[in-house]
Amino acid sequence: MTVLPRTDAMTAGSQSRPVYELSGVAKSYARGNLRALDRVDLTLREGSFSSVIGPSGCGKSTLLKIMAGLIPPSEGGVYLEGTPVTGTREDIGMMFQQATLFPWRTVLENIVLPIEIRDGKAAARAKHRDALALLELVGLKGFEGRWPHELSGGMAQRAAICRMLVTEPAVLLLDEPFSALDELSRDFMNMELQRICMERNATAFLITHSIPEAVILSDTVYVMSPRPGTFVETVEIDLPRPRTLDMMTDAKFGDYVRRIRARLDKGAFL
Ligand SMILES: Nc1ncnc2c1ncn2[C@@H]1O[C@H](COP(=O)(O)OP(=O)(O)OP(=O)(O)O)[C@@H](O)[C@H]1O
Repeated sequence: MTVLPRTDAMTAGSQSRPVYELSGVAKSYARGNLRALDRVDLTLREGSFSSVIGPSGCGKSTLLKIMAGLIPPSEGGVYLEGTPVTGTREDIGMMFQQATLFPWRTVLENIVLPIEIRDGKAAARAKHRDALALLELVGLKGFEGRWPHELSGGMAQRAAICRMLVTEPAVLLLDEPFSALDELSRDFMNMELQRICMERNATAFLITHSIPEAVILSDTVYVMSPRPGTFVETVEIDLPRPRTLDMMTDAKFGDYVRRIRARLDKGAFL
């Protein structure tokens, strides 16, 4: 991943190249005879941060699983760096609500695990220096020899960020990564996530149930309606970067939150 500082002019990623593309993606589950997703078109540009927000059961996780190559779409195409996504790939990084670190491995050993699985123990050892740099990036310098049970929830999620980044993925798929944290830790980790994404010019896609979280982090927010899930509104967030928590009291921030809330009230929620 190229390290480029992102500037205000690049906030929406509008000038950068497309990294990830979905065209006409739909998903039907035979079980329950359910059309979970319908006609989803999406382009993620390099260095952009996008979020999808919608009510429970509208198809967000289904969309993310398709994007990660974990399940196939019933219709449509999914492309990363111009090549079809037909299964899991090492250039796709994922993070979930739980850090799921292995308790019998140290923090460092957890971080290099994807490399060990892919290329073996020697390759994983050769990555230790990179892993230590990642620990420094997320503010966990000195914690490499600790065990997962010695970490707080936020620290465990920081370690999970390192594990996601160690394979240098082209795109980061984030499924409510901080929703299990208390509100203060969650706000703090969101600002940390922004810093890390900006430092690495990461292309990120976040699932969230929180409108303020979507607005403060994103260049683009997609509002999803249920049954079948599809994007009913796309909101470009024109706030300067780096964003700060103080911005949440700005009138413009409030306008974005109200606009998304109104769209959800109008029919994205059942
Ligand atoms: N494997 C499956 N087989 C059948 N139906 C499924 C399957 N997975 C999901 N569904 C259905 O697809 C719809 C969308 O589910 P999905 O988990 O994608 O929603 P979501 O927006 O992520 O929900 P939440 O916000 O509650 O996590 C739901 O009606 C769900 O019951």
